Amino acid sequence: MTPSPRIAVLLSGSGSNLQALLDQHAAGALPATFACVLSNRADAYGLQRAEAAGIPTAVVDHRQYPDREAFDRALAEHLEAVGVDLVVLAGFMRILTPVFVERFQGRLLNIHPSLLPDFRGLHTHERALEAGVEEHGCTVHFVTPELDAGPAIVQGVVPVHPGDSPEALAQRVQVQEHRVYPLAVRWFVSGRLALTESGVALDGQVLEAPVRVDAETAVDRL
Ligand SMILES: Nc1nc2c(c(=O)[nH]1)N[C@@H](CN(C=O)c1ccc(C(=O)N[C@@H](CCC(=O)O)C(=O)O)cc1)CN2
Ligand SMILES: NCC(=O)N[C@@H]1O[C@H](COP(=O)([O-])[O-])[C@@H](O)[C@H]1O
Repeated sequence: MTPSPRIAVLLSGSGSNLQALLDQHAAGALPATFACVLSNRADAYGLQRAEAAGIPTAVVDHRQYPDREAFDRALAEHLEAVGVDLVVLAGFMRILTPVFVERFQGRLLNIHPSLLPDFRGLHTHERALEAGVEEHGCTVHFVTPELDAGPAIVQGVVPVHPGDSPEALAQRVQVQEHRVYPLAVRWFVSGRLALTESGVALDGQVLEAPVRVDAETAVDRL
């Protein structure tokens, strides 16, 4: 019997995206095993969510290392020791070095709170409002050494409402994050999603553009 794919989640904060993955797994909609949850911050609430779900956790504090390379080596060594098939960045707030990314490229995902390539980096909701865009959202992408520039897999699209605050917009985007991240992870652990030399392939077809979903899309059927 083929062993269940093993997922590691890296996070730095609340872990609501981890919780969305755990909820899908509990509902039997995510055929994988959560091998560990790692954080660079001991106070990350996501660690408590993992512990409540019985998932092994560890803290690798970036401040305890002389440089990024040493920190990333410690992360990689932990992941290699645990043995993982997929690394999921879920609000992991450290830029990873090229050596780390190349070691896991093709099985390293991130969710970014904008419709990439728009608004790479931080403070995306404020910037989207300042730019006056009519739609915004989130993107799940394969991670590459260049920040927030990896091949996009799926995007969750939301309308921007007149008078939106960054907080209101962030909340609307996160509802879609919690739908598209489990979708992308399910595709990967089911063997439907891969990063190829030609780009992102879903069910053997290279995507011309990321799959776009919105609040009305029945993602459980995709
Ligand atoms: N090599 C890559 N590393 C990471 C990527 C990526 O695409 N390539 N995605 C990010 C996630 N991310 C946005 O989605 C992001 C995370 C962190 C930062 C950042 O500026 N971090 C600062 C520290 C900030 C802090 O500690 O609060 C830093 O690392 O110096 C930007 C974007 C994950 N890594
Ligand atoms: N640039 C990375 C970044 O900003 N990622 C964002 O961090 C949040 C983590 O929330 P969570 O801890 O509740 O999952 C998410 O909104 C994710 O898009």
